[in-house]
Amino acid sequence: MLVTGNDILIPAREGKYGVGAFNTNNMEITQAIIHTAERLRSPVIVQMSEGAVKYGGQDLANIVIDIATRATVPVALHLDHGSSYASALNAIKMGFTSVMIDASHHSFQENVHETRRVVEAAHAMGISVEAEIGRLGGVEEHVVVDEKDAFLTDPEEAVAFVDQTNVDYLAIAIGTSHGAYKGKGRPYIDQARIVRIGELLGIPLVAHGSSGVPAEITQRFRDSGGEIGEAVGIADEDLREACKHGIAKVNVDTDLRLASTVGIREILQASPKEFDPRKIFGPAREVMSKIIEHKMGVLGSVGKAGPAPVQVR
Ligand SMILES: O=C(CO)COP(=O)(O)O
Ligand SMILES: O=C[C@H](O)COP(=O)(O)O
Ligand SMILES: [Zn+2]
Ligand SMILES: [Zn+2]
Repeated sequence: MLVTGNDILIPAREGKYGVGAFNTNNMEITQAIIHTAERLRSPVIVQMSEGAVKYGGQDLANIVIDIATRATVPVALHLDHGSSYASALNAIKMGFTSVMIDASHHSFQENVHETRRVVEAAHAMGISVEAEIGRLGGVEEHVVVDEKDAFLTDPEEAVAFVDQTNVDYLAIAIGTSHGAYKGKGRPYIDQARIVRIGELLGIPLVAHGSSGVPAEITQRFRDSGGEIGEAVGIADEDLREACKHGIAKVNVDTDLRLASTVGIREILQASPKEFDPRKIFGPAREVMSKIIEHKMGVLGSVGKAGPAPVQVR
């Protein structure tokens, strides 16, 4: 069923588990996300970036909405990193049930101003809103506290931001970063900061940049002819811990990009005569499904959608 972000994230926050928010760009990615959620009885968020809106537009949004509507687990369609009021409202017009307004690179006051405008309009239409405060980007473990404070989310500022905007869920900078290169060794996650913000704020918190970049996948990427450097993601244990203290929405894009490319590379390499698209995109969908299944296990969302309804006809 298609629901709002709040419908999924408020129970997650209360139940101390995380829900994966996976980026989609085509039918196979969307199927991998929602069909895996259905199989594991997990709520899930499917998100489209502005790039995905440009690439797939209403066609892609309709694929998500259709599969979500027929699913028996809660699914939300979310705009990832909306950059303006117009972009957020356009997504709502397209049928999105959750939107992000990301004005985190502006001043605090401007971020408040932009977020508030979106919240007012979205709430009038029953749609929930995510905003962001702080600067995303990896942190080295040895960096002194003062330096961390410069870009990681300040707990007091987060409280003031939520008070002034009435936003539904908040993305915080805690050490995660976008992409396949999140640092050297195990990326440092500021768990104490999550705990503090989680104590001060009752709303669901959002972790961007949460791909795990599993070594098995990067190795298969290399083995099938791909080129990738010292790719590192967020450790499962760090995400599990974060979800106990308020992180309820966990954003994952890079892992599905890697998984789909690995699936395609392996089949093209193993079967040079193959040109049936179903035999090429199908295996990619399988590799993505395994990654999604693993992530849902780590976050603790498996089974949280309740038992499957009994089919009567
Ligand atoms: O935060 C993300 C989308 O908003 C995706 O993060 P990853 O690059 O770690 O997958
Ligand atoms: O956080 C950003 C997501 O990974 C989406 O990336 P994109 O804008 O290339 O679609
Ligand atoms: Zn951002
Ligand atoms: Zn992001």
